[in-house]
Amino acid sequence: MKINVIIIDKKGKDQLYAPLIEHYKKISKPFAKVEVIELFDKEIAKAQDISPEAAQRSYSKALEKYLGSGINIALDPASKEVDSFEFAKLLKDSVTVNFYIGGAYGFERDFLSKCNNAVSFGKITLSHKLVKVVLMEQIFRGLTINHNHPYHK
Ligand SMILES: C[S@@+](CC[C@H](N)C(=O)[O-])C[C@H]1O[C@@H](n2cnc3c(N)ncnc32)[C@H](O)[C@@H]1O
Repeated sequence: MKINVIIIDKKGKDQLYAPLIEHYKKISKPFAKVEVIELFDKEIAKAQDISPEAAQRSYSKALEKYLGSGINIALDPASKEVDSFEFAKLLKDSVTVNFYIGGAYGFERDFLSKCNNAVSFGKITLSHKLVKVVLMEQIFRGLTINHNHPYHK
């Protein structure tokens, strides 16, 4: 199984979160190959200086090329809240799952409508970097639930 975490963020390993990301990638390996894909370019930087709408459009443009294969799930605070067991079900029976984390201005409605699903980790707004860490832990938790591994107990 392949799981892609696709995020609007500058490339590069930050000291704070990178060790945790690597940790969850490593412990998930027996169940799935988890890859993090960071997307950021001059167009996004410029659009963020213009308006929230322009920023969202630039995120959609960068992210849409990944929608073609697999199941696509956006992380969106305003969408349906799921518990870890519901989240685990999203990973079941799929060869490829793509998760999307937006930039500072969130997603366009149009991008959300092109995804198979959109889920929330609660009503609070988390930074995209923190969402990435929480998502990595929930992916590992979900995989252990689906494989009846004791971690999730
Ligand atoms: C700084 S937040 C964007 C905030 C923006 N106002 C919005 O409503 O989406 C950046 C990204 O982190 C993710 N995110 C933040 N909080 C979240 C939550 N509680 N549940 C799910 N995703 C969240 C989303 O992918 C969001 O696009």
